[in-house]
Amino acid sequence: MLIAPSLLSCDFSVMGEEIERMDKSGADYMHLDVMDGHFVPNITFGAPVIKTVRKYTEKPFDVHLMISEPLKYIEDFANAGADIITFHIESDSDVQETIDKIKACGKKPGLVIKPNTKAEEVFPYLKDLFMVLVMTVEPGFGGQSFMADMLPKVKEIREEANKVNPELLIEVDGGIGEATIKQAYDAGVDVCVAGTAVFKADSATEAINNLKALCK
Ligand SMILES: O=C(CO)[C@H](O)[C@H](O)COP(=O)(O)O
Ligand SMILES: [Fe+2]
Repeated sequence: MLIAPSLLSCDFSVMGEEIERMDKSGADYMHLDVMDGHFVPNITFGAPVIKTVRKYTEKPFDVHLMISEPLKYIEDFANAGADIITFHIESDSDVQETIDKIKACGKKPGLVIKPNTKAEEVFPYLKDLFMVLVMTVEPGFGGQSFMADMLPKVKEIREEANKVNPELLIEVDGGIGEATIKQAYDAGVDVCVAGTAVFKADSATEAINNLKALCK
């Protein structure tokens, strides 16, 4: 299981150092939540901030766009140093065009579905994707409770991807911690985002090790 700490729960006054701390703690990806106050009812940060903190690690930047019109901003996030760019299928940009744009920028495309969106909505795009992100909370805020009823979607997507794109990674985001990660692992998840569980722990290294150890 790969662990992607969500910087949403970090101390933003020292965001670069927080990334360094996650790097040293064994994080696999840095998960960066971009919110525009329109697609979701919260505002975080954009491409300029991501560019500023890019130098603090060589680990991949997993950028989760919770914004309207993601297509307009793909180049900005690519230039800022994103490696994986995930955007919501529920947003108002053309899905195929946005995937193609991410690839044209030399980055890895990911498609995200909110809790009310069915797994089959992503099927037409699976062959072109690096990752599907299944939200296990309503997007917008950290610290919410894990929705275990989203896990059947992971199984459905895994089954379909096995036919067309066996390399596809499935990520879940929201409410992952020691009490929930095993269920995600059993459902076939490859990458878990964890904000609160990693940043609020006394030791991020221990938190990440414990989460990984539960996946067997
Ligand atoms: O995308 C997100 C919220 O929309 C965050 O990545 C997610 O909520 C992580 O936080 P936590 O692990 O505390 O639930
Ligand atoms: Fe996220």
